[in-house]
Amino acid sequence: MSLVDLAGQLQRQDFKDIPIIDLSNARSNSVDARRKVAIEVRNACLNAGFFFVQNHGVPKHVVQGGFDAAKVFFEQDNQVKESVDISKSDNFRGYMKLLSGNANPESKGDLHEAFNLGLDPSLDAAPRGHKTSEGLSHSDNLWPTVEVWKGAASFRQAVLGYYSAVLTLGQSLFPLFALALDLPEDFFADKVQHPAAIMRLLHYPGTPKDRQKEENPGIGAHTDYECFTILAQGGVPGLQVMNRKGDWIDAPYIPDTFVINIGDQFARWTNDIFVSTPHRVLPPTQTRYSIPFFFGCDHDVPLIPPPTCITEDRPQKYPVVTAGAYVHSRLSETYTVQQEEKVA
Ligand SMILES: O=C(O)CCC(=O)C(=O)O
Ligand SMILES: [Fe+2]
Repeated sequence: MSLVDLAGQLQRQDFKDIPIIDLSNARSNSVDARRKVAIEVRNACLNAGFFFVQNHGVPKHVVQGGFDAAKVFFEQDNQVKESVDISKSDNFRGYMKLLSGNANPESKGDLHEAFNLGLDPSLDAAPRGHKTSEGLSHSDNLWPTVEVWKGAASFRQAVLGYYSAVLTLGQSLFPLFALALDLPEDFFADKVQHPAAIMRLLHYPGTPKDRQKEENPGIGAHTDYECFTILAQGGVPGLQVMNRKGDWIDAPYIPDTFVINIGDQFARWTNDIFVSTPHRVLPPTQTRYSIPFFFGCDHDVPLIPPPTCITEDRPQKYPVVTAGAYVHSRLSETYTVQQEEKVA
């Protein structure tokens, strides 16, 4: 069956749970073994748009280091947090306080605080420079200094250690996505050298049930903007995924796994063969940490659907834009909504 026909079939089927995919064989020398993993990835990307990965190669202590760093950062007083406030960045980097974001524009503030960073110049062997006409581009991150916080250096080291390991995991998934799309395994290799990967440390304070309000979700229903998201849940579950009936399915906490979900950039790039599925987090009753890593391709890559994603019956749906311009416009929409709400 052709990829497009299979997509038609799987996109009509509902899902009740999220598949778990073992990535051990993604690193196998046997192409048949790699293909088997890619078939599981393909079924997940065409159906739920979500899957867990286990045996992903990111060491446990690196993940723990990321969560420990998040916990100590969010425990700091406002002076430390404000020293890296997002208002000091022209590129969505830095600290966002509680209720300052709305993943769903209908909400009145999401009940989480965040620290955002992008590909740090110190991790990029050949940085492509700062803002370009493509819109979103690379820039320095906002790091607290040791003058304001004596833990600043170890925070930075742990966060970058996590970022770098998850970046490598993200790059290693592209050959699987390529096989899943019936493309040569190296199809994406030259398109993910300087990825537009934004990572966020998220802290959802515990909120007793009787104080929860619908207009303040943990993170409101939304889809992600980039190719895919690699999410670590720090022990307390909370993520929910919408199935086709409109029911919310729990994405449980499964130790030593990441949740991967397709974002809008990949859906657009693949002519909606891959599905980008709405998800949310309700306010948890216990303190919750999570670390989403949004993996986009290089900013200057035009999102031209690969030939396997187009047929006579399924012509190209969207005009071609570059990846950077696309993500920048989506981020700007979200941020404009917030600014208008502040003024109102
Ligand atoms: O915290 C989570 O589990 C999900 C976060 C999320 O969906 C996002 O940041 O886009
Ligand atoms: Fe998300």
